[in-house]
Amino acid sequence: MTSTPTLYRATFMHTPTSPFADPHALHTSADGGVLVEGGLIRATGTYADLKATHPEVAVQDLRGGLLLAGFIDTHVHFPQVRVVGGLGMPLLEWLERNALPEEARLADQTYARAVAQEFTRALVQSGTTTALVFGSHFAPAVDLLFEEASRLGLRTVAGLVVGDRLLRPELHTTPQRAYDEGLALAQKWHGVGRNLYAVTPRFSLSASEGLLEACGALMRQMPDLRFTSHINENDAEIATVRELFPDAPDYLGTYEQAGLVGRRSVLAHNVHPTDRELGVMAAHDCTAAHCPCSNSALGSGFFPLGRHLAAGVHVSLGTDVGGGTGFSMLKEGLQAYFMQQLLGPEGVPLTPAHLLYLATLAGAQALDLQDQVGDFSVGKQFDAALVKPAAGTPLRAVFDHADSEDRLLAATFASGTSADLAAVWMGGEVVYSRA
Ligand SMILES: O=c1[nH]c(=O)c2nc[nH]c2[nH]1
Ligand SMILES: [Zn+2]
Repeated sequence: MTSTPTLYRATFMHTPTSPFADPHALHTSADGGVLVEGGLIRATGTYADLKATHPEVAVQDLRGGLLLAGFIDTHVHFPQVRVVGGLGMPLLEWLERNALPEEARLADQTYARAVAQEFTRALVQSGTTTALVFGSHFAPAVDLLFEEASRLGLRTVAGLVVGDRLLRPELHTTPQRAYDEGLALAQKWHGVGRNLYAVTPRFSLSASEGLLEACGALMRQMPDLRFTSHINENDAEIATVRELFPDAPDYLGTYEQAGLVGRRSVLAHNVHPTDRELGVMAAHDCTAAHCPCSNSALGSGFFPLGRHLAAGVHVSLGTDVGGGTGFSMLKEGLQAYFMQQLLGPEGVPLTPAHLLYLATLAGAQALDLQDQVGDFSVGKQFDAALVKPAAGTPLRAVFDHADSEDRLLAATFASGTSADLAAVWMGGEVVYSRA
């Protein structure tokens, strides 16, 4: 890591607070400066002020672009890079025909390494600097994922995916094996470099009570671990879970009774929650990871964002590759906006500030990493993405003629793609630079 201080001169925007609670959450600096040293943000302000107080410091001129905090994807599947685009099927059919056959291929470590490289590169090239990743059902493949992520410096929260029924037999494990392999991986990777470990039962449909208890035992053994799974995504899935767990009050209850719902739990989807579930999620301060592209592609339904917010449930954003349609958190934000618009009076009107927050700080909060990443506050890591559309592109035309900085952010979410990113930094180091 370079410890020489650098002053980045840029138009920058970030959300140090939530726009759902604070109308002034979006901070914008038109000709701003971000002073970075040792990978950390030391000061922010206007470029002129920072240059005056630090005249000796090297300047990197990023003008002509829009510097954003690195994106935080809180739900994405490592083994599913190659099966994006399995359209036209609801969840359970999509799993059987599209996702699980591919997940079985990761038993082969040469195959798994190639997929891990494709996956980590795709995240970085999309401006994602932190990700909560559904790993593989195979421990060696999870090892490879952490290796490849470490090579790039990606902040990765991931774990062994476990299930012991209703998948393909080669993907099934046992409670004891899930515990042993999970513990070994967590001991090897949790807190090492930028990696953290997440206990990851696939979903209650594919997990016996014993398996969920083994997950709970692992969380008690290492209380600092994160927890993630799926919940309330699809009507047929929910009905099956109710049949499999007749004594649980609802879907969330299956995780709750194993001690898996807490501050560091992230549950993906939650498209069809009950009021009881929302109340419990709020009480435990856990997170619903909203995956609007996946919900649209699989026809899972409209995420009730208004009900989550009214109940006090924290919400973040996930691409859910490969149920989702790609790695872009810009596209994910736009789809979240579309779906709330289409809900009419029940929808929550989302502004570009909300989208930026959902794509950045909300994810940091979900992972309990808000002291380290998520915005450009002093003391945080310099994880950042520079949106700088190339000459001749339509977004470049908007950037060149925008009458306000807000317009840049709105246009970035409305039509920006990963190709519009010129550079990505993690911990102050450039990890991606457009050719
Ligand atoms: O969107 C989803 N993708 C998956 O891979 C999966 N597994 C269980 N439930 C799931 N939902
Ligand atoms: Zn998923």
